[in-house]
Amino acid sequence: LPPSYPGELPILGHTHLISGDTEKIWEILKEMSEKCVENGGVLHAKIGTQIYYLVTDPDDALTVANNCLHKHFIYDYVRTWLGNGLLTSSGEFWQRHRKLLNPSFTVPVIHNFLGIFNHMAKQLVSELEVHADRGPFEISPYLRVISFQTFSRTAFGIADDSVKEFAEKYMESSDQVMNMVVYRFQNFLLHSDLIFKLTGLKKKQDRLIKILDDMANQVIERKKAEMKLANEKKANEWSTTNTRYKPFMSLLLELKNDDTLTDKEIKEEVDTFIVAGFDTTSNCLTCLLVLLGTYPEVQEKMYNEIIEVLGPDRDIEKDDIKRLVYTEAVIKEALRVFPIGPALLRYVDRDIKLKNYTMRADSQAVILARGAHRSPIFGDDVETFRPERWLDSSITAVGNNAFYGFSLGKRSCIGKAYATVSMKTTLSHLLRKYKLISNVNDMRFKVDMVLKTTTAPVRIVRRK
Ligand code: HEM
Repeated sequence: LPPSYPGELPILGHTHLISGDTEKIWEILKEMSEKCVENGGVLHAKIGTQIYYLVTDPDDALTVANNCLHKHFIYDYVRTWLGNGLLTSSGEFWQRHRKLLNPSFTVPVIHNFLGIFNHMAKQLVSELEVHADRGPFEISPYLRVISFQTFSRTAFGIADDSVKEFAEKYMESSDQVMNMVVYRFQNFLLHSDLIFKLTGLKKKQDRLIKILDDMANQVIERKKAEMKLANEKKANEWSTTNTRYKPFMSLLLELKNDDTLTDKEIKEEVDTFIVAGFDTTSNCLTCLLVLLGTYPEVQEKMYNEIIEVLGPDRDIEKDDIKRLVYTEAVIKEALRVFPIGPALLRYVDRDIKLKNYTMRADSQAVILARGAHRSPIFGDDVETFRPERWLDSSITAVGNNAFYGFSLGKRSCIGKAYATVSMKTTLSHLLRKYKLISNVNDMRFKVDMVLKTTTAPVRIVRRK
């Protein structure tokens, strides 16, 4: 075994270290990342009888990402909701679905959403107007709602006023489920299905999941009815921009015509996209904006690039995306500093050799993204937010293999292009309109499966 993480107790192992609320998880993940890097990149911890390999060494992390394709049991806690969607499934089932879904996430497909991305970004800019030239405010709730509404449109093709109400109900219930998942993991006794049931928490979770299921099923029924009426044009055309696009759900329903996915599978995949996509994107943007407000020289450089590529007020088009090179480096650097998926949990189903250790079968592996991102290969300024590092080919040559912002290997993020294009669009509109002022030290976090800000104040000032 690699060295033990400090603080191991007889019988309990390290269980006591993870208990508490979900804000504490971020603190412990930071500490674990630091200790792991200091100790050469691999440590072990024990939660109950289970061994956890904590990995930050870039080579070993890649070995885990490429070889451990089964998820940790925490994902079973949401199986009644997300079923065998991409995030939760494993083995051949996952492999088949990933292959089927990959074509729906390619850059050309995502480009079809640009009309929506531009429209939603402009809506955000106008919603933020009330805070312009005033005091600090929490920007995250605005980003969350916009991100969710964007998802409703791109995933379901719903663009009417019902989205806002739908968004609020769905976000509230999914937030609570995610919080319960982490809370359950933190409280070792609740790992037992029986105790989870006896405490009444299962009932609460089932109630929340039923709300989410009912909503998703209603949407599917509506979509199917639209398609049945051969009203494809109405279903797939978004009236405000006249942009033709197919929402994910239509793409999946079309797959179904070839008898490839059942209704239940479609529901689980669409729920999975929403859960995996909207909070990650909005929290990534929140962190990025606070970082920009803290580092004005980075903000100015990015602003200048956007003006150079797009001019003062033009919408972003597909050829612009790849020209926003510095903006892309900023997104990557923000994710390096604040990895939204801070702990990637995998089940080790067989003995797997790392550089200096062998992970035993039937154990768990955790890639600590924050630690991998502070690996010495990034140089001696790992604590500094410096997007320029991603423009330096000597760093990117090795750095890309240590960058877990979207994970690496076969189970890396399927939505990376979606997230990148949508964030570039939002940023291009926002930065041309407002200057941001903030301090990264004012941010507070929790980890409800993904890293979320609990406090992220910014000030916005209208650009003249
Ligand atoms: C900034 C935004 C995003 C970040 C930082 C992010 C990050 C990640 C990470 C780190 C993973 C690996 C999770 C693990 O191994 O446990 C992942 C997986 C995944 N992401 Fe994303 N993601 C983002 C946006 C999206 C979007 C927009 C979508 C959907 C449209 C999406 C869908 C997924 C799915 C379905 C998986 C599971 C893939 C599989 O196991 O085959 N993500 N994402």
